[in-house]
Amino acid sequence: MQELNLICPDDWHLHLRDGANMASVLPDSARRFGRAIVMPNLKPPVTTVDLAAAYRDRIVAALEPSSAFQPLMTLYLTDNTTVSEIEKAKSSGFVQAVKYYPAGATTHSENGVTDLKRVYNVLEAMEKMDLPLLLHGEVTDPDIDIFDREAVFIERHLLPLTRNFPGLRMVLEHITTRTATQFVADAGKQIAATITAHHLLLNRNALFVGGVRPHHYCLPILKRETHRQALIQAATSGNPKYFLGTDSAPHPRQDKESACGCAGIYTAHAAIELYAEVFEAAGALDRLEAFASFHGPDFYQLPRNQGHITLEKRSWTVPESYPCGVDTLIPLRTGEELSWKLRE
Ligand SMILES: NC(=O)N[C@@H](CC(=O)O)C(=O)O
Ligand SMILES: [Zn+2]
Ligand SMILES: [Zn+2]
Repeated sequence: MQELNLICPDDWHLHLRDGANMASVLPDSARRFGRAIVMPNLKPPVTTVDLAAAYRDRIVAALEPSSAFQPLMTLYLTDNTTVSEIEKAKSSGFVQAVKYYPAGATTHSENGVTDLKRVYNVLEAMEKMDLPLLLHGEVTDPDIDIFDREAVFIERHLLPLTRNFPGLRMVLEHITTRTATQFVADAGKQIAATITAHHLLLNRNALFVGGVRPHHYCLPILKRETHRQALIQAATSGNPKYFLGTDSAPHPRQDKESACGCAGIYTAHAAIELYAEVFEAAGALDRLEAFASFHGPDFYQLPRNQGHITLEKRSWTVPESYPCGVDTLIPLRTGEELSWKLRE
């Protein structure tokens, strides 16, 4: 049987939610990953170091006692974030980054930044203190076509940001276009990007196979095949600017199967297995470990993990659904076969 032994990977973009839903989904990530950058878009959002500390305590309390999984926390940037909160974050030791959501861009982003100019003093402090900025990189302008929102964000906002804050480390999260891969490749080494498994596996046709497919709806929205090919090329290139971030985003089933369904795809149940499938198909399995386990910690200036995980080439069937608190959620590849399996 074919086996793949990897230094324990990390997930640099993860939604764990809270309460009973968090308790349901957390084991999926904790079994596969050493650490995860935990997104702060709770309701209400995690805007302060005290809120992040309390959220971290709730995550740790929900872990199996034997688990070594470490949640790395983020602060949700708002128009009202203060420089002193940034100082507190930097000295906390457990807040690793600050997350920018354009107001209204995605799930629970209503408290996001209305105009980047309003937070320039905060970005200046982050640049000085070397605290990374994570970006949901889409404009919200309703005049801009949904498929162009990432490219327009890069042009209108990210280019000026890199000019105005040349020392600020930034991660363009969940990139979806050739424009983004090219921007990141051409930028300085302070700019990196995460790539999800679902954007590597699916193009926009997956939204409409035989009818509308709400469980394939996420933001940024799936793009056309040429963009998916560019993402595969970037992820498997060996370039340390690209690393694993699942953006696994659980929503209860009825919130997805709705007249106005939520954005987000659940992949934590098979995250590293899905990436292995992509890398194998690209003939680049030997580059999976660097993408999943080395590039992220190197960018975040954290030590690489010491432990290992093993993946076996062995087919298994993804359950139709998983529990999510009192509800259920539908995972990516529901009821379908996967070819790699984590050895537990
Ligand atoms: N990616 C998504 O489609 N949804 C995320 C938010 C986000 O990362 O934009 C969520 O929190 O559900
Ligand atoms: Zn996002
Ligand atoms: Zn996300």
